Amino acid sequence: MEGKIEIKQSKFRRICVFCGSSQGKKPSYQEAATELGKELVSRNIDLVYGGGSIGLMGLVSQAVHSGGRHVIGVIPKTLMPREITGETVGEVKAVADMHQRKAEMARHSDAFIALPGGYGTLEELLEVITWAQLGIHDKPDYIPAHEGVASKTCWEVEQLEYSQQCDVARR
Ligand SMILES: C/C(=C\CNc1ncnc2c1ncn2[C@@H]1O[C@H](COP(=O)(O)O)[C@@H](O)[C@H]1O)CO
Repeated sequence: MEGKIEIKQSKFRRICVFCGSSQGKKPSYQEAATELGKELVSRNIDLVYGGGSIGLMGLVSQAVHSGGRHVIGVIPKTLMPREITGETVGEVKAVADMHQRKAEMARHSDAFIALPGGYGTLEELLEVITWAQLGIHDKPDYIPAHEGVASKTCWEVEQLEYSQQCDVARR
């Protein structure tokens, strides 16, 4: 119907996104970060992330915040000078250390998505996968393909809702 806005519904209320604290080597990574943020907005999903204003983290959080969804950034006090160099958006939760950061990010989220990143992203992702293996949580986690990630992100998020294949912890 003309003038009617389509709202895609999701079973997830809040998704934690792990991604790089740098912009990455390919422009497609930055495009994917912004596109994922917009996709979350279109599905009325709030964001949980590492709280920084830099790199892909900053781009995802800006896209979600600009789209009017809630953003929770969880960051250790000691990392603030390093990972917050500009404006943060949404709610910033200061925590004592990295362990508390990861626990809080997991506690506030219904699912996890990892975009391109470095060792930190990999560490965060592997931790939630291993927690799932151990039965500490049963929240799905998913890694969109790195190549072509920008064009595929919409489809990938949709798959996350329907397909167990996308739950890497159970592959
Ligand atoms: C220090 C501890 C564990 C090992 N390291 C990390 N654990 C969790 N998160 C981390 C770790 N190192 C960096 N990070 C964060 O990941 C984000 C992305 O970093 P990337 O390297 O650019 O991918 C960033 O916010 C880092 O702070 C104790 O448990």
